[in-house]
Amino acid sequence: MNSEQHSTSGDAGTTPSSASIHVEGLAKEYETRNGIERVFDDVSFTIDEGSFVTLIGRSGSGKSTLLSIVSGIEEATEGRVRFESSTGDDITLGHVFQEPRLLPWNTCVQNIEFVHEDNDSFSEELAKEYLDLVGLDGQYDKFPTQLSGGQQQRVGIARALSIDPEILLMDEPFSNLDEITAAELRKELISIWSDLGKTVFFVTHDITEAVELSDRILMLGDGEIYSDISVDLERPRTVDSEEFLTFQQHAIEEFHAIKKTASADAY
Ligand SMILES: Nc1ncnc2c1ncn2[C@@H]1O[C@H](COP(=O)(O)OP(=O)(O)OP(=O)(O)O)[C@@H](O)[C@H]1O
Repeated sequence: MNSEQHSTSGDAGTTPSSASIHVEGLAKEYETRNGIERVFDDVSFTIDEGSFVTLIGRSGSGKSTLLSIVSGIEEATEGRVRFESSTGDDITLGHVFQEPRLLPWNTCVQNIEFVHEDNDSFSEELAKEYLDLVGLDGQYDKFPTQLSGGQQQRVGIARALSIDPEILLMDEPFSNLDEITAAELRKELISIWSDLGKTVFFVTHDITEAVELSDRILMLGDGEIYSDISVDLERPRTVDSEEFLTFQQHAIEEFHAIKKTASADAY
């Protein structure tokens, strides 16, 4: 795995490459002043190549911790994460965070070029193509302070895609945006995902967002994945259609089902 591998494609996003994720028996403990805190005990799931899977759970259930372990930023206490790709090459992971984490002294283009500093074949033109892909054509030379929150997050997505990752890891990327901007970005993300065929593993606490975006929703709580539901709704999805609202109600009931378990006192 190499999260800083560079794109060798000639055009933005034209390489159809993705990978599957295999999470096997993960447990995570932190040492705190009050002793050992066990965030989760036994988390296992597989995410198919090219699919869009969302992880939801209450605040503190361990969503970001799990994503950090998948990305290799944090180590698991037990268990392991494997990736498999039909291309058989090293796997590249792209990250999109809650905050876009742009360098304020760099323009949009320079923020993308920055992650390709050691790659002579990555050009300014290619950086612009990735900005075009996320709807930022003509904004190339603006600095982050000259962009709206939604535009900054678009640069973050363009930067993640520019390394041509097989897997895109997204940690609540739209939670700081106003709802209209977030809705626009969700639609664009689905369009990009359909075009590029990347595997997306997306963290949110928003059930509507999860139903709109995902093929599958994993629910994390009480130290494990307590529900794994397939979202059998046709795309494109309309969030106020009857079938969407019916499915969303089903997902909400499933989400709250954890309350009925004996050991759910902590939530
Ligand atoms: N570095 C750390 N040291 C100690 N405890 C930690 C650390 N990182 C996370 N935790 C604890 O692990 C638990 C899960 O945190 P995490 O941020 O993964 O939850 P989350 O589901 O993403 O929450 P939120 O939705 O609020 O972002 C929390 O109780 C948190 O305090």
